[in-house]
Amino acid sequence: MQYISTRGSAPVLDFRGATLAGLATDGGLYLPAEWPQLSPELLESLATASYAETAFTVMKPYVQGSLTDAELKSLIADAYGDFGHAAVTPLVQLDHRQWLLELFHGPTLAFKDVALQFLGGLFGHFLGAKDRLTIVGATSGDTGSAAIEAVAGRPGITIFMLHPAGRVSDVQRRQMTTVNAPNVHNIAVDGSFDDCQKLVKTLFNDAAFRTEYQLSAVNSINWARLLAQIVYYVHAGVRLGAPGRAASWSVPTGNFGDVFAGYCAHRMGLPIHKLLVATNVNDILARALSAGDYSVGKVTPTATPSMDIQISSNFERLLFDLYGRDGAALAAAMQGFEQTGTLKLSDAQRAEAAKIFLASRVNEAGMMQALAWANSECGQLIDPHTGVGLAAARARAEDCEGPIVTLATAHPAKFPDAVERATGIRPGLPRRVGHLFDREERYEHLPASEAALKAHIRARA
Ligand SMILES: Cc1ncc(COP(=O)(O)O)c(C=O)c1O
Ligand SMILES: N[C@@H](CCOP(=O)(O)O)C(=O)O
Repeated sequence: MQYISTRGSAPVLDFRGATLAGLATDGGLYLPAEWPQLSPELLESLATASYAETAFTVMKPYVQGSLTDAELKSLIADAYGDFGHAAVTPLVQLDHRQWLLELFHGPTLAFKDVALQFLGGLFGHFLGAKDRLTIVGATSGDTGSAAIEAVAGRPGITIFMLHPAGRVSDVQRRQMTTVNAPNVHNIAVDGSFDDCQKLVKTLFNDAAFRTEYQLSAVNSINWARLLAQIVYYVHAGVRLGAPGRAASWSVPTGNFGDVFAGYCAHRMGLPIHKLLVATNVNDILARALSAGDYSVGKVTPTATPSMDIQISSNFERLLFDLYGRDGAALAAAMQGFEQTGTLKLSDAQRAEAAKIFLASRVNEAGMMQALAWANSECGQLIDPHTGVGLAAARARAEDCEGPIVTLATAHPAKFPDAVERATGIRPGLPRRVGHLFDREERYEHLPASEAALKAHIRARA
């Protein structure tokens, strides 16, 4: 399989190259040159498959030329062998139409583990004994801990993880900052998640710095992250009746990675009726898909901090298709967006996206009502991000066909204050997370400055 950049001028790479590169050298994101197809017969054959078997079937065509079957199977077994639920990503039925897909049974209690447990293994596999990699990542709370968990102590890798100071939950911050491994460096940045993400991209776009430090990415700009996330759509979709029946999916969205993985599953032939893009009040994606207005506003802090994002990096991957896979045209559009903070979708592009995407903006009251409903009517405690997805799923049920699956992206105990406000119940952390609040924290504070970040990395990498 070959991987091409959304901006058309970076070298075409194989899976290994795309994984280690993270961001393309022209500033674009890597995508497979074509979509491998899941035929109805192949989907039927997955009806009784384990999660690992589905993962192998979905991933195999994407890694060809870079991993043998035995290597892929072993990486999958290592990634998912230690999840807290035997089904890895279990489905839970809420009522006659609404379902939850629980993605938070990994080590850091968020859906990010599904991809990052796999990506950590890939880095270990692809790095030679003498290679070294400097991972620079940005997190609004969950990617950071999942990435740190996946690479802490791995030889040849140093990780620098940037989070917006004071804008992640205490549990999220402690899951990152109490990891005591010499290759882990946490940085609290004065600014928003968007500032952190922009800093990361700036470093990648400095060719000399990128080469000198062998930069790589754990954010969902890295294609391998999305590849691992396609698997749970296919695995759950088959359990809900594919290929004979299409489901709809409500996805709480920030960086557009999780829902883009659903789009990939759709492009591969999984029957999907609608992908519902559920945002909080930071609603650039809802505005873009509903009104064609992709324009950056000010970030408002909410009780769903992981989705307090304005510039959604993976939206560029969808734009690539909406621009007819014309990398030069998209590069020009993205340059304009970077300068003005605004990009308008044409009516034709909006209509094309609307064939599969719906969008819904959920405010704090709507999210809290969804948490209360899930608890009182279904006996389920859900986290606020999942609450945004569920609120959207219930509000737009009439626009969706088939079962509606909300992706449950985090364990409620990561956000105990909001859950308690909505339900009166304070969820406790599962025992396997350990005594987070007894451990010492280690992190440094930096301004949102490229020079300060580079100096910080130079002194430690
Ligand atoms: C708990 C949770 N839900 C939803 C999201 C949004 O996912 P994405 O950025 O892939 O759209 C995030 C962050 O990515 C998250 O941490
Ligand atoms: N919500 C995310 C933001 C980063 O998203 P990613 O999917 O690009 O890693 C987080 O929890 O950090």
